[in-house]
Amino acid sequence: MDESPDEVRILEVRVLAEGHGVLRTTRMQHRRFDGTWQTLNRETYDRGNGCALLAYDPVRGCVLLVRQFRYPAYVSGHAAPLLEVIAGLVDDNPPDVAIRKEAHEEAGLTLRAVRPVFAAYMSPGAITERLSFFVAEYEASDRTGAGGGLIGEGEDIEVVEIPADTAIAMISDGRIVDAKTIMLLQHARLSGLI
Ligand SMILES: Nc1nc2c(ncn2[C@@H]2O[C@H](COP(=O)(O)OP(=O)(O)O[C@H]3O[C@H](CO)[C@@H](O)[C@H](O)[C@@H]3O)[C@@H](O)[C@H]2O)c(=O)[nH]1
Ligand SMILES: [Mg+2]
Repeated sequence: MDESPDEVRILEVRVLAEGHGVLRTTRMQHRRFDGTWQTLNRETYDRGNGCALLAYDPVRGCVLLVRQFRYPAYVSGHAAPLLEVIAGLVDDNPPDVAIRKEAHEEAGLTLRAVRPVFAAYMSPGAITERLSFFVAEYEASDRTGAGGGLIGEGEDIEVVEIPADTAIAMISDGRIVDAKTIMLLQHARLSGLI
């Protein structure tokens, strides 16, 4: 449910840093549940919205994931490359168009039918990103390109196919630690897709 604009009054927005994303601080008044007004300062990091997709092969019983080095995870204690579902920023595209582009760039995958499953704010206290989640069946012959990501953007991506049962087990034993990947694998298992 969207909050009524009457609940929030923006007083001042300041850009603290403008790089790959934009870090802003906003001074605002917010009406509390009891009706009184409170003045708040809140920082937001805006990198745009994103899309993520679990590709699964029901015949071979596997899922297709990508491995890549993630510096923010590295500085937070996870040195190994992260195993993730295909994902990226939507830029100016609708999420269903953006996810097809990402699937091709990252995994060399030409997707057929793509199904939206849910959307989520992944870190709503600080990051503005709304992530749109998808699932898609694929088969070996849909891997029409090499994938690997865009070298110009510094991407270095390895494509891996993993048995679905193994991928689920890797959540429990800590080998999969990426939230969007855990969410999509658990969704697929709960829905009987994998
Ligand atoms: N120059 C520069 N390049 C960056 C920076 N951060 C990322 N990049 C490059 O920009 C690429 C963007 O690739 P995408 O596939 O579009 O995004 P992503 O990194 O996979 O992930 C983003 O989308 C996910 C889902 O939407 C998000 O979950 C994730 O947090 C992130 O925002 C990255 O792979 C990386 O090479 C940065 O600070 N500076
Ligand atoms: Mg990506």
